[in-house]
Amino acid sequence: MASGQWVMEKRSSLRNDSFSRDNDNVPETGCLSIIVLGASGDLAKKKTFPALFNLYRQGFLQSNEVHIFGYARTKISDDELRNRIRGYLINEKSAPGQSEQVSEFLQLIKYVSGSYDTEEGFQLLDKEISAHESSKNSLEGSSRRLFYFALPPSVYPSVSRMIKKCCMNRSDLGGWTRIVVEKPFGKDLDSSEKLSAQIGELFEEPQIYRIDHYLGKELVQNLLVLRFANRMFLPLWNRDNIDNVQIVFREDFGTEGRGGYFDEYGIIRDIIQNHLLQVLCLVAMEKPVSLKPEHIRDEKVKVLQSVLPIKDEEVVLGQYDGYRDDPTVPDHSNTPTFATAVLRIHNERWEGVPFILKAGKALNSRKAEIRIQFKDVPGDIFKCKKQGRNEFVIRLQPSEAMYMKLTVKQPGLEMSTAQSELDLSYRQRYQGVTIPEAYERLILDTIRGDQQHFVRRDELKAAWEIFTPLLHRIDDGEMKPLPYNPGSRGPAEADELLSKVGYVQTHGYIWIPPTL
Ligand SMILES: NC(=O)C1=CN([C@@H]2O[C@H](COP(=O)(O)OP(=O)(O)OC[C@H]3O[C@@H](n4cnc5c(N)ncnc54)[C@H](OP(=O)(O)O)[C@@H]3O)[C@@H](O)[C@H]2O)C=CC1
Ligand SMILES: O=C1O[C@H](COP(=O)(O)O)[C@@H](O)[C@H](O)[C@H]1O
Repeated sequence: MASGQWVMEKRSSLRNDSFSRDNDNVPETGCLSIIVLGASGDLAKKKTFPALFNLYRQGFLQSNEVHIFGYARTKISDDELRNRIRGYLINEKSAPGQSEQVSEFLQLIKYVSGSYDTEEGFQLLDKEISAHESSKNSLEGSSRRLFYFALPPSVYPSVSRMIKKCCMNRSDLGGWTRIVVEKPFGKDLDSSEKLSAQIGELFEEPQIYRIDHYLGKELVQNLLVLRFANRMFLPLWNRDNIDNVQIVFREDFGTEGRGGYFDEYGIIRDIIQNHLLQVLCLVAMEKPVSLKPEHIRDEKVKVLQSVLPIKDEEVVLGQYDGYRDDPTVPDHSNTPTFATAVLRIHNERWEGVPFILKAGKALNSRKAEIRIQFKDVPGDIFKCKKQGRNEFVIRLQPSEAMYMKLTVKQPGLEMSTAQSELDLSYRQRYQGVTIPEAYERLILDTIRGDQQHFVRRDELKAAWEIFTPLLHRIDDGEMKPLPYNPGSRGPAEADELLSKVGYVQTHGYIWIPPTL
């Protein structure tokens, strides 16, 4: 058997082994309706429907039990919606025969048009869902209804009310109603708490899945395994050995037509307060009692609650030149498109270790990575400092990899040292394995009832508590972004801050990519 095949088979069983048992998830069998609210929008066609298709293609959604409903205001027919989606499900790289699967999948989709704040549309939606459930002879109460909010948060409260009033699963025979909500979940602590309270009055916490798609990325999910299933990391993962941690997000394109949306939020709300902070939690948290979602989320909350207030002098903001040329962005916008912020965790493990969160748009490269830099070797007899410090890098994207930069003897007759690496490049090590899209995994989790990779209400609150004071100072114009050239590294002040808090850049390290 080829190595690729072996790994493919292992992947599905591994998932069951590691997560289901500890989660007490009971497989459910009732008829499943997935309702994509905001079906005509960007997120739905680029992420939600393709993720559903991939689940269908791999057999996780069975045509004899699932039906998908698109709901939005736009008045279009079932076929018009299907045609809008089709192009996002298939491309020149798709496997032969995929076009047939796409057609079969599209036949599972029905479209219902209606507004987001009146009962009429939701009553119609309920009628369609119920008709599907009856056609499958589903016992009333055993059927499952998953509502995916691919919508602007401004309509979350009214849509939640309408679902509660018109579309709930009737009784409790093992069936359920769940909602999946996207970020941005509020703009600051108050607005987020208000939204949480509005939705919390209608749905119980186990019914609410707050999605952060970074939690669905392969290497983010690997963090827990990496940290707690490897003996060698246990004694190293602390302030005694680690000098600083960077969590970095860079994009090499600007806001590209999303300027209007982006300007209201900025890079801190768009990326740092959610995606990067979630990653920080997984890097910094203590070992959970078990893999039960609540145990993991309890530990994440403790980390967030231990973060000290961010100091203005440990923040650098930037805005790329040309950002305000977008007609939907105000001429005098103060919104940062780049930010570096140093977070300090006040606990026994991390006191004194800066966690540098850095995110920017329109930069010179596209990547997301975690870079853990170790302290200098005490009493260094090799003058290693000239070579650079040990670094453990986990590259989330592109080309998933983790590598440990370390000092070795330069091969040859001379006794000299050089920087090299222990390298786990996924593309090479796991040939033939397709890494699932984050949304694919997370939607499957919502169907399975596994909330481990979703943000709990208290977690969200703690995350907003960290950033709200800084965000308010930016909103009030008390802190200004520095200009930077698109295609650059961002403001030079950000790199200065990095070295000020302790990061030591490695010079002269050359990586020679292994050949496949
Ligand atoms: N398996 C694999 O795929 C492997 C790949 N490599 C590749 O080798 C190359 C070198 O690796 P590595 O040394 O880890 O990474 P880089 O050379 O990309 O960056 C090293 C660090 O230096 C920072 N940096 C870069 N320029 C400056 C500057 N002017 N001032 C301050 N800081 C700066 C980077 O910050 P910032 O985050 O802002 O970019 C990063 O933290 C990379 O392209 C890497 O992807 C190496 C090993 C294995
Ligand atoms: O949530 C968001 O994420 C994307 C980046 O996602 P990625 O999976 O491609 O890293 C970002 O472009 C967008 O601005 C933001 O809203």
